[in-house]
Amino acid sequence: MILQANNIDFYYNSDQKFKIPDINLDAGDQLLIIGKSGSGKTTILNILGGLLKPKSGEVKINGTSVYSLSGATLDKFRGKNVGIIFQKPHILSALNVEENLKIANFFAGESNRLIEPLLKELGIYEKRKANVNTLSEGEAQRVSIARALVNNPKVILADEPTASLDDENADNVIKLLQQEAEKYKAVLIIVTHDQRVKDHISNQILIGAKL
Ligand SMILES: Nc1ncnc2c1ncn2[C@@H]1O[C@H](COP(=O)(O)OP(=O)(O)OP(=O)(O)O)[C@@H](O)[C@H]1O
Repeated sequence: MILQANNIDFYYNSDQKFKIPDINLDAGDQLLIIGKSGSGKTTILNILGGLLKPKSGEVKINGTSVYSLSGATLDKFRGKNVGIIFQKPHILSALNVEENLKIANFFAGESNRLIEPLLKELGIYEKRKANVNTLSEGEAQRVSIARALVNNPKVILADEPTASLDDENADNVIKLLQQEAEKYKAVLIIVTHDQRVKDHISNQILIGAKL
């Protein structure tokens, strides 16, 4: 199993507890987590991705109990093993496209070998020297995807990746994520309230019920 999350409990305030189902996924598995706005989708993604420690339960990635790590060790583990595509593209505007990918490699102690193939696969190779402020929203989204994948992570997590995209681009982004996850044999989890994504991934869980 590449990703195991079992018996997870979490709350910000004890009167609002999240009900988080067990999630156990093998290399190449894909999962859609669907839920309304405010149901806790981003919260779950952060817990699975090593960004938010649950109150109880365990998250294991490739056999390592993520929250047994802390500080710089956890940061490095996350950088190497988890690729996160945030709702709003998290790319650094002071750096060009290629530099954004290089810095992600650098922090994970990885080589730059995937930069060129990823830029080509995602159709942004021509933009590699571009200032990220000059990119269209769809291009910026693809740079975010490239950055999430550049360390060849075991787990890819995408938070509402289609929220701001039109139908055609939404379709393309989901297909790209699936294609890349398959190619690199990573687990892919997409959280969304976007009904358009539902047809693409049959393995689905619905969240929202609060205890
Ligand atoms: N840091 C925090 N402190 C307290 N409450 C929080 C915090 N972050 C989120 N919440 C609350 O937890 C609930 C779930 O938030 P979360 O962002 O996980 O939902 P979501 O399903 O991703 O929503 P959306 O689809 O609108 O992004 C919301 O009621 C939110 O207000």
